[in-house]
Amino acid sequence: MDVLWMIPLLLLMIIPLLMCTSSTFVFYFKKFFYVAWMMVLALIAIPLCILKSGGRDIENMRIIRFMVRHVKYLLGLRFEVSGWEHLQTEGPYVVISNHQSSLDVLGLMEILPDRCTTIAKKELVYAGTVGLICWLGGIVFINRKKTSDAKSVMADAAKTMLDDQIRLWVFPEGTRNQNGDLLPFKKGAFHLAVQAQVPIIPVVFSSYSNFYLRKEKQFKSGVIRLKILPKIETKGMTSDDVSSLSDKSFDLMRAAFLDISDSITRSNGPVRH
Ligand SMILES: CCCCCCCCCCCCCCCC(=O)SCCNC(=O)CCNC(=O)[C@H](O)C(C)(C)COP(=O)(O)OP(=O)(O)OC[C@H]1O[C@@H](n2cnc3c(N)ncnc32)[C@H](O)[C@@H]1OP(=O)(O)O
Ligand SMILES: CCCCCCCC/C=C\CCCCCCCC(=O)OC[C@@H](O)COP(=O)(O)O
Repeated sequence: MDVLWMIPLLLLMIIPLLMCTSSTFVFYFKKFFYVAWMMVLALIAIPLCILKSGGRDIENMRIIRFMVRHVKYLLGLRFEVSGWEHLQTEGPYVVISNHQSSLDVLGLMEILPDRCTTIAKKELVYAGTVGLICWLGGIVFINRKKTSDAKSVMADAAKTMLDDQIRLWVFPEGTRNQNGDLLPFKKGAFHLAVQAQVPIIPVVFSSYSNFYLRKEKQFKSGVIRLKILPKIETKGMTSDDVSSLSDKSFDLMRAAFLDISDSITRSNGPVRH
């Protein structure tokens, strides 16, 4: 029994020591802590959401947003947001942003407008308590391997957006990417906006390469710039305009990404390609 009590005590001494001496330990510790803490937060949020809304409801995103807001401090991250005024748009719209890591959830919750949920890969629904909280928050799950299924889910989503006055956040790169640039955009987000005839609001996260390096196993403290760009109207557009709309959005976001990342990385070495 006495020995058992010593274990947490020993851990309390060893963990800070390792945190000070090994950046690889910090990397794994922060990653593990992030996932574990989000799981715990989701576990707490589940009954709150069920009590408030009785089940799957976009209003649950308010609870989820509130619960996640402090996590940045625990990981030593800070957000610098610009362009808040562009989110002051009435009614439904599609938010599009670049996608570097699951850490993007922190930035998303930093600026998530009311009545806004996201589109996510269907595998996320199996992620334990996080999966359940995503479902309760009204997240729209798509099967990326079956384009026809994904298209029909998104066509339904376009209708729901208008019927229920909902905003949707889509990651048009379609996967996580940390190559120091944006991946070519998939078309779903743009079809969605055109079908619903709602504006697109592009949001850009600066490169994480000044604090989070997967290959080098580094996860330092850092600043993330979040730039909200002016909305792009889609009124009157048809599916024929989707490609040019996607290209235009890509060019605007890429320029903003290089701009805000450059001003961070200039003092921390170049963006990695
Ligand atoms: C309290 C504790 C909290 C805990 C914590 C909570 C966390 C709470 C936040 C969670 C946050 C999660 C974040 C998850 C983030 C991800 O899961 S990212 C991955 C999932 N998301 C996406 O993939 C979205 C982007 N992908 C797309 O939009 C893709 O277009 C689709 C719909 C999947 C289709 O993919 P695809 O077939 O590979 O790609 P694509 O080349 O775009 O399309 C092929 C053809 O179909 C056409 N097409 C595409 N879409 C359509 C459409 N909708 N209609 C008609 N035609 C279409 C295209 O135009 C194209 O035709 P052509 O132009 O070549 O003739
Ligand atoms: C039963 C246990 C399963 C454990 C799974 C752990 C789940 C993660 C838990 C906590 C992290 C909180 C944030 C969750 C939301 C992150 C969603 C995300 O970033 O999904 C990746 C997806 O965008 C693209 O996937 P790929 O890059 O194509 O792959």
